[in-house]
Amino acid sequence: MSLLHACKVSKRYGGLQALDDISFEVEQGEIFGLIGPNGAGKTTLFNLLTGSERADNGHFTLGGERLPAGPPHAVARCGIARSFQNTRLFRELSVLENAMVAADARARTGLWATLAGTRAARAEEAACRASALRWLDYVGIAHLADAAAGTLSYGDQRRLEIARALAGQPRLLALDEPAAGMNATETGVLKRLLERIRADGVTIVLIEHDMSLVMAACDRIAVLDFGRLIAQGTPAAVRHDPVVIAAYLGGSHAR
Ligand SMILES: Nc1ncnc2c1ncn2[C@@H]1O[C@H](COP(=O)(O)OP(=O)(O)OP(=O)(O)O)[C@@H](O)[C@H]1O
Repeated sequence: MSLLHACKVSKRYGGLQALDDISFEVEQGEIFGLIGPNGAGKTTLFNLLTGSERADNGHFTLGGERLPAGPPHAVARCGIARSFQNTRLFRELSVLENAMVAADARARTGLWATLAGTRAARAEEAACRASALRWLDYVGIAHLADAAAGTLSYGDQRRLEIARALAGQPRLLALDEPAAGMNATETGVLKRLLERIRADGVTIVLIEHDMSLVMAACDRIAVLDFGRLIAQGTPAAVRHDPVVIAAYLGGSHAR
């Protein structure tokens, strides 16, 4: 069953067609890779999907319901969470506090109750702390709860970002280059984490340049080049597609 449907999505920046009439479907429970050379339009697609920018044409549906074009918190409420290419952590705050900020977005108590320190607010803070710790444990960094987020290794910062995204209890997790800057060991740990997240019922869309991770972790892959969808299919099919090979070899930006 398809969970996410991108329907004829286009985006232009001045004279540049960043995305041109893009349509694809992501099945419930898939790890779906979105690849392509630098500047192909991958992050733009995430920006449109998650409501931080608006498409010129087209739209997305999640579970058959049309997603709002924005703002991001309205899209998040529909069940989509995102991590960013450059982590957006509060570097001075502790790892636990970073996770609590995300878990707190789901809390119900109002600001005045929190400031007044009411019993309900205290109970909610305790629940929020416990929830944040559970997500840190889930991604394997609970032992770093008291460290300042800015002191974490790159791989651990990425895992904290994923914990923060999961705290919103999404149906679909959109990850923008989660393996960037990771060594092979960290990438292996990340792959197992992605598989666990999927096993727990969260569908994943993954932008990634690390082809060994993409090929090993993804069920299907869509390939963008200069804003167009040039191929989609299984990793084995995409890997041998001459159009894809030409796009990667032909661009001055191929990695
Ligand atoms: N706000 C913007 N204004 C103008 N051009 C933009 C803007 N955002 C992206 N672009 C351009 O749109 C194209 C697609 O960019 P995008 O960041 O989506 O590519 P990408 O596939 O994510 O690349 P990378 O792998 O390098 O992150 C690029 O040519 C980029 O320069």
